[in-house]
Amino acid sequence: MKPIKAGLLGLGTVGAGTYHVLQRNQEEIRRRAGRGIEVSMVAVRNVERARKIINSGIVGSEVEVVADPFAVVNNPDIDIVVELIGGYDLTRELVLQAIANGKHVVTANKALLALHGNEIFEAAQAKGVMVAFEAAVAGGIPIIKALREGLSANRIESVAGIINGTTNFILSEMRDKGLDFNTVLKQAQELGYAEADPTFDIEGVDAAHKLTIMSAIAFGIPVQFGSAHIEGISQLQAVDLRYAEQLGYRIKLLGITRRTTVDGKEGIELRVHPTLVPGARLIANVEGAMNAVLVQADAVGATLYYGKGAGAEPTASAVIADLIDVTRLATADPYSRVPHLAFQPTELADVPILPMDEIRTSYYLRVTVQDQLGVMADLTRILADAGISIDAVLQKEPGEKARTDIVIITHQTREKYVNAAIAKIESLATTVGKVVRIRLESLG
Ligand SMILES: NC(=O)c1ccc[n+]([C@@H]2O[C@H](COP(=O)([O-])OP(=O)(O)OC[C@H]3O[C@@H](n4cnc5c(N)ncnc54)[C@H](O)[C@@H]3O)[C@@H](O)[C@H]2O)c1
Ligand SMILES: N[C@@H](CCO)C(=O)O
Ligand code: NA
Repeated sequence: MKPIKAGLLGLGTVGAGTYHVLQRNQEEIRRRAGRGIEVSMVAVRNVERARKIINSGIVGSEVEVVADPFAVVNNPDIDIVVELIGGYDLTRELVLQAIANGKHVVTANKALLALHGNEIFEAAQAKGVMVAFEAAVAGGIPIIKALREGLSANRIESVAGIINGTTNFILSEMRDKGLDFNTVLKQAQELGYAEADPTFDIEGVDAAHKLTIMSAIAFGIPVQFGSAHIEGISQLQAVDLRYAEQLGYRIKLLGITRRTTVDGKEGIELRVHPTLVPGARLIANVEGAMNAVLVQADAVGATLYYGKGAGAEPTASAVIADLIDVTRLATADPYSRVPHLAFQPTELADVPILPMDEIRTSYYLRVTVQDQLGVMADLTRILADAGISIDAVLQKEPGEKARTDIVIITHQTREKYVNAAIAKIESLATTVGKVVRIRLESLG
């Protein structure tokens, strides 16, 4: 059988990784896919640089390199378009055009799918082509495959994970080596982990893109990025990382999506924020650019997926697995293929994403106070009045200007009660500045 022809849009970190792994493992890949997978065309910004990358490969030079990505998308000889450019305006046009031309698409672009996934999957379904996106979530970890196929017998209850390598790398290096935020961010950029705009990583947006996609697949709902609650790590202070450790926790940037019932109505949590996790949990010990996703499902129980969430070859691993899937399934009837969002497109549910006020979780609260008699009593009274019970307290010795930190870990409560209690605590004459609030998940 003749090789299937792929056109790459982009030959950066992921594109070059994909090109090299496809070449290195071409014989294994052919044996798995049933036919060869050949890159015959590449579109890039810098054509000369791309030619060098291609000529350094073991086969090389027959690949056509162009600057116009539409030349790939509109080329009738290309069977599969592999979108590895990033961003969601140009790529939306390119992917929709590829679909309209009857081409299958493989993409690593979580931003594109979190924002325009519903439109893209609908167009692909109507045209009978596949859009595969394993590389878009947790890089090399086959989490899309696991959620969509491996766990398809289950009612999935929750998905929680470390799904941004850059921020996990920053938190780990700051804690272990005492390096400052900007030094570690620069390293993450040099290692190819960070997004083109690293504020997407730092502010939790990239994690929210990935979580939105997993939420849709786990619960059979449309992608709803606009309803996600998003907080990143830019406001985190080193002192809270230390206090958390003293209390037996680690702080991780987690993405959490979960089925919940509030006042008898079903809803779905969709949130990304720094989170205290008990130090003994496996996920608390996921370090560097590694990712981990914990899935709770009714039949199988808890399963944990761990691996490299970013970088050239780990991401290429997922891109190529999709290329192989598409090669195998291209001849199958579209209704017998795995649905894009795991559930048949006519079967998506309209369960609402819950507002953050309704979320139930535990909290770490740090209050800086003037060290006066009765301060602790005031705090505990405010929390008790709000119906919030206390799990642990850490009180430091008074430091500068007789100020001290009181750290309180609460039992589970609703976010709106905590918001009200924080407002009261901040209005006390003895409270200095703002209360630091970090959510806590026992993930048990
Ligand atoms: N880097 C990772 O570890 C990683 C992991 C998972 C997913 N992703 C996703 O993969 C995609 C690519 O990321 P990357 O890190 O490889 O980016 P990159 O910046 O290294 O590469 C982007 C490539 O796109 C090309 N490009 C940009 N604009 C173009 C245009 N207008 N026309 C033609 N070519 C153009 C560039 O020339 C370059 O070759 C993004 O969607 C990213 O979110 C990256
Ligand atoms: N910027 C992303 C790349 C992988 O999606 C990260 O750091 O996880
Ligand atoms: Na993946």
